[in-house]
Amino acid sequence: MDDSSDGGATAGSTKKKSAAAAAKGKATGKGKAASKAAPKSKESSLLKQKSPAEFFAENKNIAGFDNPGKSLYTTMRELVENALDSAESISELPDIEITIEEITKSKFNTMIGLVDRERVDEALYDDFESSKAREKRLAKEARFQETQAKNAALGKKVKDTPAARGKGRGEASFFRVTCKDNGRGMPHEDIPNMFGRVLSGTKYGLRQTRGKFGLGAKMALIWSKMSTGLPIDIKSSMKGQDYITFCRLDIDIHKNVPHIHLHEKRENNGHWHGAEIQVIIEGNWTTHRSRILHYMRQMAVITPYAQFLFRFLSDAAEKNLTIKFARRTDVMPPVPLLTKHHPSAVDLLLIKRLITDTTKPNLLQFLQHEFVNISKAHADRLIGEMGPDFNAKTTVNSLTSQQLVRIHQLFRQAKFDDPSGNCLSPAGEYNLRLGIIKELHPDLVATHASSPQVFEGHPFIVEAGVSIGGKDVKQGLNIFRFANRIPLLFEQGADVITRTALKRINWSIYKINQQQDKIGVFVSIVSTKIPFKGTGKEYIGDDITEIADAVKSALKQCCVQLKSKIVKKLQAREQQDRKRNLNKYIPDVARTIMETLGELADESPPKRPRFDKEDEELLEKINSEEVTEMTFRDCLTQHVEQVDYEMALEYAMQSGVSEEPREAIYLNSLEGSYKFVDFQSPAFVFRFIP
Ligand SMILES: Nc1ncnc2c1ncn2[C@@H]1O[C@H](COP(=O)(O)OP(=O)(O)OP(=O)(O)O)[C@@H](O)[C@H]1O
Repeated sequence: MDDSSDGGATAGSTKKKSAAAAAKGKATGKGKAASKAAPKSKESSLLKQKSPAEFFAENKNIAGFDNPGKSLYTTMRELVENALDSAESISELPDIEITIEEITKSKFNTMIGLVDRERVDEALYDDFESSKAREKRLAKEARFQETQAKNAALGKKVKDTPAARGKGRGEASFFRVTCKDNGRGMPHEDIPNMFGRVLSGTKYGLRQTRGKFGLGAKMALIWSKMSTGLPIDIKSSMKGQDYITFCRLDIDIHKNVPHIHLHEKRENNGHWHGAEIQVIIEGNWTTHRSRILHYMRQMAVITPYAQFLFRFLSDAAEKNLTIKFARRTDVMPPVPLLTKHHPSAVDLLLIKRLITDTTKPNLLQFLQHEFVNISKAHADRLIGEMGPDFNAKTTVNSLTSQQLVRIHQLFRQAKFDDPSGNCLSPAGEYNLRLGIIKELHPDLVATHASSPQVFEGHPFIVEAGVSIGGKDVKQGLNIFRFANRIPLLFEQGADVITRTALKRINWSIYKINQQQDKIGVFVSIVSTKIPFKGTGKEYIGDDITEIADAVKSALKQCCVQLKSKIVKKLQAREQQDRKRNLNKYIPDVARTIMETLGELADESPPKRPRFDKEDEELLEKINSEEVTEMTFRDCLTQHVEQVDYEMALEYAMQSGVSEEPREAIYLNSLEGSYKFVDFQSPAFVFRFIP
């Protein structure tokens, strides 16, 4: 249709065009002359529409599908996040299996019924290598291997062999990505739209969820359609259903509707509930392997109550990988609650939509029940303030556009209490701390959870953790970002958390060396609306003062806690150093005293006593060897001990008994087995066996 209107500027579109030209003429006041202008009328025929599916297919980078490697990563994370949302929505401890299976080109060709074909004209291909270039490359590889062998023999680090790269795009790699969960499952009838219609989902309400846009799963399908042409497979059953839905579909990009290949019910003998989604896409494991594994590791940190089984399967056995991220706790954060809009956060359109959807007939009830923080008395006062055209009994459907503007204006200017934030479900300091200890094994860790705060009428909570030292932690800042309990791995530089940690915290005043210490910075933000930049959910911009301030304050709180621990450690070390230094000088000092006193004792006794009685006695004892160099050594050692003990005592008195060393301990359960209970701390584990 678009094409025909492009080319055929005559019959069918003439009416439309002249109407448009007339409208334009009216608007600009140029009348007839303008409507005659040929180029303008041609311009209007260029008008086209695009379906949301087409738009996202053409701009897939804004949804995190920039290239094959990133698309593999994003597909996997979209499926995992849906799986977690689903299990948590029914308060089920998530049990999630993710498999990425590499499919060789010939296997892929067999799958789609394409016969493999040998290359005939080699020089036609982008990765063609002349014999001279091949010789050069092989020589280089041999040299590299020689160096590696030498390094290995010397016990030095051995690098991976660099992958031989063609100069062009090279051969595509295909992967089957499967994600299986034990969640809510999906209603049979809704599945085609959930996966085959862009911008459709169940998470548009005002609730803290990982998903929000109704886009992720569809983008995986669009990418599969673009790169392999294959449909998506969905298997799902809801709790108590005696059947499992099997659905295979792809998407009609132009119409933005599902194109169903199979949609049927099969028996559910095992009472299974959950979903299993499978999609075959082009990807790049080599470039995005570490990102995928990082994502899984960080997801395990922020979701210690979930169990993840991650598998990478390939025909090359040495590439195969199975990682189990075991459940570390059975304590799940509370299910986030659906909340209502805050009056300060609604616009005109939203007010109109709420009026269309409401079951409340009059203005008073509408205000009282469709918004948070408007009580009956408050609603009455607001209506009074709106003017004589409004009263409590005004039916909402009769409100004119002007009246809606009045309501909107009042909402913007009136004072409302902030939303309470009890609809949110933060990870919890316990889970955050547990995750940090489990992953980094730090020497010190401090955590802090902010009280709920507000940004544009949406409540948010910031939780932060700062750790010092640990395993596999590089020197400097190691930043871990989470939003609605999703790890954020890309666009680190522009993110509010990174910028705050790098620019707004003066680490040195907390006795933390930003360059040399191994610092772990963890920040998790939850909200009913995370202001992500873009639909790829990769970072939160640094332009929202409320969030930037809350992140800074939470990190500072952690630093304050750490400072007191660091100062204590430093004092203890200084004390040890002082004692060691004093002890080091004892032999020299004892010898010198002994020599001096020995010389005095050797002198013939003077006629008049030079010393008092005590000193004379000492000299006598030196002469009789009752006091020796060893005596001085012993006395000095005892004195150093005594001074050290007194100082330690004084310090303990000053800091008070409550400041005595304390360690946080954690209660963990062992997955699947409840025969005993572990109390864990970084220093020890107590196991209770009933
Ligand atoms: N594993 C699953 N279990 C249950 N429901 C699912 C699952 N995967 C997807 N869904 C349903 O399909 C809908 C669409 O998913 P999709 O990933 O496209 O968007 P979303 O998760 O709502 O938002 P976003 O684009 O921000 O991820 C979801 O809202 C959810 O209702």
